[in-house]
Amino acid sequence: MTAVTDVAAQWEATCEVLGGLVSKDAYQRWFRASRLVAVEDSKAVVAVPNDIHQVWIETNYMPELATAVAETMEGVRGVKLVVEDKLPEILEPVSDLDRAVPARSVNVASAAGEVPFEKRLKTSGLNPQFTLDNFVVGANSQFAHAACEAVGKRKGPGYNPLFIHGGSGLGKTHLMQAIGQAYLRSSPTSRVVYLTCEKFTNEFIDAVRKGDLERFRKRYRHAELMLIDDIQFIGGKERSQEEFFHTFNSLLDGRCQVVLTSDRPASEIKSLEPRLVSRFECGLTVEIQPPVFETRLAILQKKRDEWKVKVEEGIIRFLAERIRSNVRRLEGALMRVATFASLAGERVTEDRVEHLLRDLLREETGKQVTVDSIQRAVADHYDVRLADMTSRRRPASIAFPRQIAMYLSRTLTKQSLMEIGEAFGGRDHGTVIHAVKRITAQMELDPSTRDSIGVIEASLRR
Ligand SMILES: Nc1ncnc2c1ncn2[C@@H]1O[C@H](COP(=O)(O)OP(=O)(O)OP(=O)(O)O)[C@@H](O)[C@H]1O
Repeated sequence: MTAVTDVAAQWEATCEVLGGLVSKDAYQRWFRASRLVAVEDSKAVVAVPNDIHQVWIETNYMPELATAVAETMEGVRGVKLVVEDKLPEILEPVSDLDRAVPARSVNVASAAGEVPFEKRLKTSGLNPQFTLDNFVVGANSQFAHAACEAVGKRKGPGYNPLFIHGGSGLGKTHLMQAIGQAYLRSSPTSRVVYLTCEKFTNEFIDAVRKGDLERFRKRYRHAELMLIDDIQFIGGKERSQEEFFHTFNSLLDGRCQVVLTSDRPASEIKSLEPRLVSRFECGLTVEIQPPVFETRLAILQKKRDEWKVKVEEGIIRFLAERIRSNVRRLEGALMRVATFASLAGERVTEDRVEHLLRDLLREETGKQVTVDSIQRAVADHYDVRLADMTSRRRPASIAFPRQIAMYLSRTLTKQSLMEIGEAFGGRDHGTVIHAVKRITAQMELDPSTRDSIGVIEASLRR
């Protein structure tokens, strides 16, 4: 992650453009308290005050924000929103890991006495929100949770390495971070390091480039607990695997506990050296599976209480029934519904939720909606030629359906503004933004536009 040097000036320029794209009210309400913190993977990392801002901006203003960023920040494509409290320590390097002090020689008295626990968590790369206690255990995760508890609380035999695998959004990072936190609680002076595999490989490449491998090695070879997230990303990266193999051996030789997560079993990671596969499998492997209905319900109820949001029990059950594959999606759905309820001030019905979460719900059912299928469905509905979706013709009887198709492409697919413009006869992203705004406004004013869009969406899902 690169810290932007003159962030304030850069952000001011972006906000100036943004101010021209959204209403004054919207700007004041949603963007005034945001700030640019860094650029990561060609994306602007923008901090917002809380989850509500994050969800609201993501749902309603992402195209405008992305356009303002693209116009004012060279080489930056896209935006990542991060809630202030959850900001990783991007602007504050993990300074005390740089000192090559062997883990077991840390001065216990001074370290434990002087450094607050929160600070220790941060230095280790841990997020205080992920604890063993606030992880809802179900049959899908019972074994994984028990293993993590044993490692975190240092009970039982050393499961080394502990390898946790399972699908996306099922709680692997949560459990891994919870191990780190439990470990630090039981032994506050221990050297705990959490990092993603991507960070490991990037730092390794950087160290090779700068001829500074020694420092890199010292940084990671003296941990007592090493937590590496998303290890599957090391697949196919030969030199990083070589380095990781040595790091791994030296950590295990030095009796460091290693925990790894992956979205698949070690043996299924593509282009992973056999010696690493067997190293990863030589400890304990645990799997997290998707939760069943009762567990999904319990997770939602817990999140509702934690976030102190008001969502009726019937809607919670509706979400638990409909969103089955991914806990992150469950959380996102709950947050969206709660945000809507608090801002709209009206009772949230199942129909409302169905509309509000249509993208999420569609992903759950797995039906693929493409720009092409949208263009066909819209042309069919309005009885215009498919060729008119891409033509330059402008009579309202053609321009309006075309704008509806752009609006649906924006809301129902993951295509960028540019890709959508391109698919509509090489139009630019501004035309797509204009279409989205116009149709959104029209839907507010005109029930028949809303109905037509509902009918087209239903036809796309069949
Ligand atoms: N059983 C659970 N109880 C409470 N919260 C959970 C549970 N499972 C997942 N979550 C929450 O769901 C979100 C996603 O979890 P997490 O990031 O740990 O998933 P992951 O498996 O690491 O996903 P990925 O592979 O995409 O990185 C987090 O906010 C986490 O707190």
